[in-house]
Amino acid sequence: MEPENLHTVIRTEDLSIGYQNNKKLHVVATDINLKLHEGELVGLVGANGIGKSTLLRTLSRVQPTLHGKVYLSDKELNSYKSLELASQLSIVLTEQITSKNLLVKELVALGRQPYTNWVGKLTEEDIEKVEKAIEVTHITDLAHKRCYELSDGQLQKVLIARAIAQDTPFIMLDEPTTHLDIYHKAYILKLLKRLATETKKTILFSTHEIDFAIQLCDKMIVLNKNGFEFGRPKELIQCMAFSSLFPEDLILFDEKSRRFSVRS
Ligand SMILES: Nc1ncnc2c1ncn2[C@@H]1O[C@H](COP(=O)(O)OP(=O)(O)OP(=O)(O)O)[C@@H](O)[C@H]1O
Repeated sequence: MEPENLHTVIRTEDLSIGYQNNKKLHVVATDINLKLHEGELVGLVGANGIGKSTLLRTLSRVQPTLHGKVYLSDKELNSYKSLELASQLSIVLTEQITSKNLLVKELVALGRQPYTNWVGKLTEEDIEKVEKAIEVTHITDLAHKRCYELSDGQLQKVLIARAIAQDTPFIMLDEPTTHLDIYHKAYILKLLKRLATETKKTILFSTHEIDFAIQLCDKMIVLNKNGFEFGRPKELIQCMAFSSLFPEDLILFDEKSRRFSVRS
């Protein structure tokens, strides 16, 4: 049971996601009914090609819904003006950025765009938020490098810093830890957890790090061929949601250790 006073940040109603290309319809998933609350860290997992990025792109209005509705803070997502939307949600996608000539500090500062005036002048508060985002993502030593000089993992941390600087109530990240070493995977996920708890942000991220997500997330969305399961990790383990994620010929989910292991 959810405490009744928890604010619902994003809600979907009979949502269908997918693509319409040259009049051809490719439905990725249907009947998605979800409710995410303030302060929740939510992990989105599922096999390759199942629809994680498609769901994140749809929830952030990067691509249109096929059917159904998305509500952000009780207002329909489609009714937001761009700038207003950018002050409510931020998204870190996996695709390459176009502004690689920028200094790291400048790219992080772009997160403040929804709040700056038309000349883009940063206020003291903006500068403070940019510096704080740089500090908490451990990229202080990169701040004066150009983005094209960064490794994939470094760039990933910079893009996360930009989303933190944007300081929106809802943050979505598509595979934020892919290029990171195991220490920084754990560091970034714990940082997201802390952000959600301490600042009451709702953070939804897709990941293949199922073990880490089970340990850290308040809730998880498990996408599979038959639809999706949504709940607390403990509940999802009980209803065997992870065991049915992959064919069992190679890997098995062990409920006790809450991990996948290679079948011997
Ligand atoms: N632009 C597109 N047009 C048509 N189909 C697409 C497009 N982009 C992705 N798809 C298809 O939609 C389905 C879901 O893809 P999506 O990228 O959402 O999966 P994913 O769960 O994020 O996968 P991964 O774990 O491999 O990143 C796949 O079948 C994919 O081929």
